[in-house]
Amino acid sequence: MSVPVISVRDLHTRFGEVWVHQGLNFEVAAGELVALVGGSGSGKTTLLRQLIGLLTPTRGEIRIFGEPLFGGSVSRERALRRRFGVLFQHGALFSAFSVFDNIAFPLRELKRFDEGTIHDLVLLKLEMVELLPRHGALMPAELSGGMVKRVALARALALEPELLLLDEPTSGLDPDRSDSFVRLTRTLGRELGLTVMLVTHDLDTLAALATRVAVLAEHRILAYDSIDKVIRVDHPFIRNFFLSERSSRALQNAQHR
Ligand SMILES: Nc1ncnc2c1ncn2[C@@H]1O[C@H](COP(=O)(O)OP(=O)(O)OP(=O)(O)O)[C@@H](O)[C@H]1O
Repeated sequence: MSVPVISVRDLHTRFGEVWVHQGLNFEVAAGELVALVGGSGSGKTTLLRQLIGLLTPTRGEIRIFGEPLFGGSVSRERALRRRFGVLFQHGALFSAFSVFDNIAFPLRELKRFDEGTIHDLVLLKLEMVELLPRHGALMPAELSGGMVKRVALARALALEPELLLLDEPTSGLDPDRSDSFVRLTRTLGRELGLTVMLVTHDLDTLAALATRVAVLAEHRILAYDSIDKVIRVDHPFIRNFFLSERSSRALQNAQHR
C-alpha cells in the first residue's frame, strides 16, 4: 500500500490548562479530498497550523509523505514544506504587493528561476485560477472577495504542490462565487492529482468536494468516513451539524451536481 500523504498519530494539543486535542488519529491517502468539520473552538485551525508546521503539537506525531514533519534539519523541513500549498482563511495576501508579486513570491524565494521564467509561471497560475494577465497588476485592496481567494489559490499552487491545505476557502463568499470556487478547486484537484484537506463550516462546499469527512469534536476525531456514513453516526454534534433542514438540502443538491 502506498504511504499516506498525511498521517497523524496520538496528537495532543494543550494551551495552558486547556486541552484542545486529546489523541487524534487519522490518515489521508493520495488523491483524497478530506473535509474537516467541527464546532467553533474544536481545534480545526489549530490542527491545520500543525499540519503545515507552524505549531508543534504538545504530544504525538505528524508525518507528511511518510516523513516526520517536525525534527530533522532545516533544509529537510523546508524541502518537505515545498511539497504542500496553503490557502489561509482570509487569503492572507501581502497587501503591499500586486497580484503578480504575490504569486511570484514563493517562486522568487526559491531562487531557482530567472524573472522571465517567473513571469511565464505567474501567467500560467493566473490562467489556472481563471484570472486574466491584466489582473496581475491589481493590488489586493482592489480585488473582490472571490478574486482574493483565487489569487491566494494561485499562490498556493505556485510551487506545484502535491498536497493542498485550505482553511475555510469559501467563507465570506456569496453563494455564486462560493459555487464557482468549489468547482475550480474540484477541477484543479483532479487535473493536478492533488490531495486536499480543507476546513469548512459550509455544508455546500463539503458536500460538493469531500471524498471523506473528518468530524472533530470532544477533543478527538469522532467520525471519519464518506458523508453518507458520517451522517448516520448517532451523536448530538453530528445530528445538529448534518441533519438540520439546511444541511439536508445541501446534501441533496450535491447529489444532483
Ligand atoms: N495560540 C493560542 N494560544 C492559546 N489558545 C489558543 C491558541 N490558538 C488557539 N487557541 C484556543 O484553542 C481552541 C481551538 O481554536 P481553533 O482556532 O483551532 O478552533 P476552530 O475549531 O478552528 O474554531 P473556529 O471554527 O471558531 O475557527 C480555542 O479555544 C482557542 O481559543
